[in-house]
Amino acid sequence: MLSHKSESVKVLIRCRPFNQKEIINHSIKCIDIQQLDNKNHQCIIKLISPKRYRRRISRLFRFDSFYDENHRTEHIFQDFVQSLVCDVTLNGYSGTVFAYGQTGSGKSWTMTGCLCHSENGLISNAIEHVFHLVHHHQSNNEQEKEFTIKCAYLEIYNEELHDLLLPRTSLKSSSRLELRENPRSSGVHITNLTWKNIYTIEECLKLKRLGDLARTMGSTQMNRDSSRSHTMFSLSIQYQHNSQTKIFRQGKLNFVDLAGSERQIKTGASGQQLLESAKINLSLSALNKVISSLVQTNTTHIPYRDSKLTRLLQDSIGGTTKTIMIACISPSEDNYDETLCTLRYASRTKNIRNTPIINENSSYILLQQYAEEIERLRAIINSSNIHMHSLSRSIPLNEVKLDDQHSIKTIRDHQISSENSPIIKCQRTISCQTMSIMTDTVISSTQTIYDIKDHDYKQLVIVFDENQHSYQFLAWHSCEISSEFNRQLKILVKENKNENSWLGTLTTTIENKSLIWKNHLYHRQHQLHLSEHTDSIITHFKIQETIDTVSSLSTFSLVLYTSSNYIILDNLLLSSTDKNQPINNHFITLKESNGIIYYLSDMLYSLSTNELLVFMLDQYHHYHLHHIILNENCLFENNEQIEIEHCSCCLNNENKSMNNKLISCSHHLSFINMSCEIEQENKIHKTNTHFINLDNHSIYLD
Ligand SMILES: Nc1ncnc2c1ncn2[C@@H]1O[C@H](COP(=O)(O)OP(=O)(O)OP(=O)(O)O)[C@@H](O)[C@H]1O
Repeated sequence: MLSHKSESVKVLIRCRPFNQKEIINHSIKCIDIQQLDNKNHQCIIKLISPKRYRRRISRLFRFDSFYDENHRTEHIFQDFVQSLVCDVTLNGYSGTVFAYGQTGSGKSWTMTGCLCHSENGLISNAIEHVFHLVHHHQSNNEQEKEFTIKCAYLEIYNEELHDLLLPRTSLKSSSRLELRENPRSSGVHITNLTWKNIYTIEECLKLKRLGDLARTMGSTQMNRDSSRSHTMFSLSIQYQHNSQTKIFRQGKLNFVDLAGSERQIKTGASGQQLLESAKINLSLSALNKVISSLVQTNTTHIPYRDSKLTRLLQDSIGGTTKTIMIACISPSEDNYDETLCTLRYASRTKNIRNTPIINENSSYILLQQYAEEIERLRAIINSSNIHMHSLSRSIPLNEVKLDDQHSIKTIRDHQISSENSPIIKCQRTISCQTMSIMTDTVISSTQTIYDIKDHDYKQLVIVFDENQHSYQFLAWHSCEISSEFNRQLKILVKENKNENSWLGTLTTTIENKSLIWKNHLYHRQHQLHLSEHTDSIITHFKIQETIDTVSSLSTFSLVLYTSSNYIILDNLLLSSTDKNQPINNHFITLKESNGIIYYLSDMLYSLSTNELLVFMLDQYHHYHLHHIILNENCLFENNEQIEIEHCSCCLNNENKSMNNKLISCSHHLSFINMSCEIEQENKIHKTNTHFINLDNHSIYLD
């Protein structure tokens, strides 16, 4: 680490325009600019107490700059933030920009901007500039330089830290983060915080928007969209020069949008909001104490540990970070007290001196990287434990433990809980086969196969690896397991692409370790005895169609693949005129086309049609299972088109068959958009749009 000279925290004042209420009330302006020295970024502003006060006082404050309603956020960015972004991206400094001010004074407006007013916030300006700088460097023949850009987003809500880039679940506790002291720096370390690698501006903005959606907001009398938490959006830019010198730098840029200080009387807070408000004010007063202690020359103890906020900002205030404070104020006399308070706060902050350092080639950074890597690997090991656990309970067919009630239940329970979606490690999985499954009890000897009721429908998914060496796992979807299940399992078989009819039943038996293939159309039965030998493990099956060129008749065979061989069972004739279509299933495979992001997704509708089971294959060859509940909300985004490898799907609704065809699909990191045409009685009835956010396990239906 190279040490640098100390410098004071830069403090800018931003005064928002009068709001509607203030205009109606003919509010009087209490703030005025006294002197502005653009060259040295120095300004003096005057605050005048309102008439209603017995003594009218004018107070003068000196800051680095002042922005009023005539300025846009872009001006702040160009004057101050742009050079900070440059220092962080190219020189390895850490930088923090934080917005402070009373509720409704324009902090979020400054940080995040407002799409409806085409006002970009500082964060999006900074993201664009980081990418601009990186591209500029890379295109300037500096191939040896390698940049890695990551982002993270968190909030402090009621004195708890939450990861805003984690899937949103009903339980806030699942995203809770811990702060740890960093023994080698003046900052803190946040364990398990999600750092997402980002490759494009759009990707990063999308993650920011996702985080914004997850942020805790509320409506108060002072602000319709009031932030009820403090947030920190961070960008990490790692830079490596692969020449002989092997320079490594890591810059970090934080944007902190503080929740507004607020008075209960003005905001009208009660109940939960009052509690939130108390926590907000408590952490802001802890920040105030830290600032006061830092500027008092005789203080040795700085009370950083008094709140999560002060611990988080420890390195930004009095530490090794280049820091800019944007104090947001209202122009109106009505808010005079709050404005005075903010200006005093800001004025004190201006006296704080930080000692920015370049984070370069330091053993600490390397150690930190190793620590992060260890944490990542630990997470993988943990998830593989789950996988081992689940797999150890999903058993090859020849061992006839398929009907082990406990094992099936274990997998089913995992599936049903969207919060605890299992990650099933499935090396080189390339495809999936779907079948429909029925327990022995459902099909009695007197029932015909078409008597099966909708609610009896079950699905079985078999995943196998590309070399067909092993049976990966069995997954059940919305399956009620009967007690008879222990004895026998029957699997109704149907070809994926052909929804015409059931082809037959596969039955496993415990007693004689056999597999029976029964063709329902011709009442033929084949019995295959499975040996104990592992070679006989059935990896998957396929229905093979052969067309006789002379008679134009299709014949179908059932091909059972084992780990070393395959067995073709007798030809079957499939009736194409069969109108009885008991239940349809569907099978969708989505495959990313440009080779950067690797997701393979298979989706299965449940019977209730408001649930989806999504299978994803990520770049680490982890197979993810997500149980998704559809909700009423509608959100649709246009993303890049991706290749659709295979798709055909059907829904069964009151015994009427509907073909649901996927007509377009796009994919962007964690989103899948699908448009579906529903075909009924040979007519296309409506187009459905599904927006699936894979990270958040949620789906929006149009
Ligand atoms: N510079 C500005 N120009 C125009 N309108 C502004 C500006 N700043 C704020 N506003 C208006 O004030 C409203 C409140 O701003 P904002 O939500 O950013 O406040 P905040 O300080 O983040 O409040 P809270 O602490 O309650 O979250 C905005 O919805 C917007 O209408």
